[in-house]
Amino acid sequence: MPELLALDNVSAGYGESVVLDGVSFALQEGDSLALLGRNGVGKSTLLVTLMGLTQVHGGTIRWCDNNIARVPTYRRAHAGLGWVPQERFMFPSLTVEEHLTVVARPGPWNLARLYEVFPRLQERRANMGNQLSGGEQQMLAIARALITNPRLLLLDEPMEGLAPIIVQELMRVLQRLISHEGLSVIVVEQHARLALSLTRRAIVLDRGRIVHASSSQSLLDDAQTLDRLVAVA
Ligand SMILES: Nc1ncnc2c1ncn2[C@@H]1O[C@H](COP(=O)(O)OP(=O)(O)OP(=O)(O)O)[C@@H](O)[C@H]1O
Repeated sequence: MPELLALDNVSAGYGESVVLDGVSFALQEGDSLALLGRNGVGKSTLLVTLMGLTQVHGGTIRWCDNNIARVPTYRRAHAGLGWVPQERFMFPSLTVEEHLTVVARPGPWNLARLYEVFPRLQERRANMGNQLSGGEQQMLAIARALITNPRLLLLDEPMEGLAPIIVQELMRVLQRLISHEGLSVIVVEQHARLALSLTRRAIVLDRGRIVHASSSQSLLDDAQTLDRLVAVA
């Protein structure tokens, strides 16, 4: 299968400071990757680097065989990179439905299909962005990325700050998207076991470098290594 995304020796950061140091990995269409590591090791920086929001100091980022290391963010989004940022960024003056319709692009993900996956969003379709619970905001953030019909979805800490029952609900949805719908994803998550149970492969970062790469299942099965690498609470 052709590679969707391939990073080769990527170094990137903010201005002169280098956060990612020689990062290389590849992802095929339909594949799913957990991106793990302790706080501050560069996980979010890797996602924003894929979106073109950092300074790339070296290396190549190939997307569908084109080097996009210098391509602006809006063109990456048009080329099929969908990003769900940690901050969610809801607009208080837009309804749920408007959040979705203003960014919709043609493809298999449309309003009807998203409402079927996220019935809560259909119930809240007329609510404003600031009238939603944290879980509803996260669902809307994911739906808003999906309705752009991305080829790869980047999820930055989707479970952060959510009540356990909402985490369960979101896990069921993500499981469906990844396992049954074959969505390609990279999931950054502090709750390492949740991310590993969703994905096929895993990489662990430490101080901007990849220190572990394996199947998600083998890391799940090796509690000692997992705890050493990510210090799971
Ligand atoms: N906008 C920014 N400008 C300058 N430095 C930043 C910026 N964002 C992050 N950093 C720095 O980059 C390093 C990596 O941060 P990053 O947020 O990528 O880590 P992370 O692994 O996602 O951690 P967390 O789980 O805490 O979000 C940290 O030292 C952080 O202070």
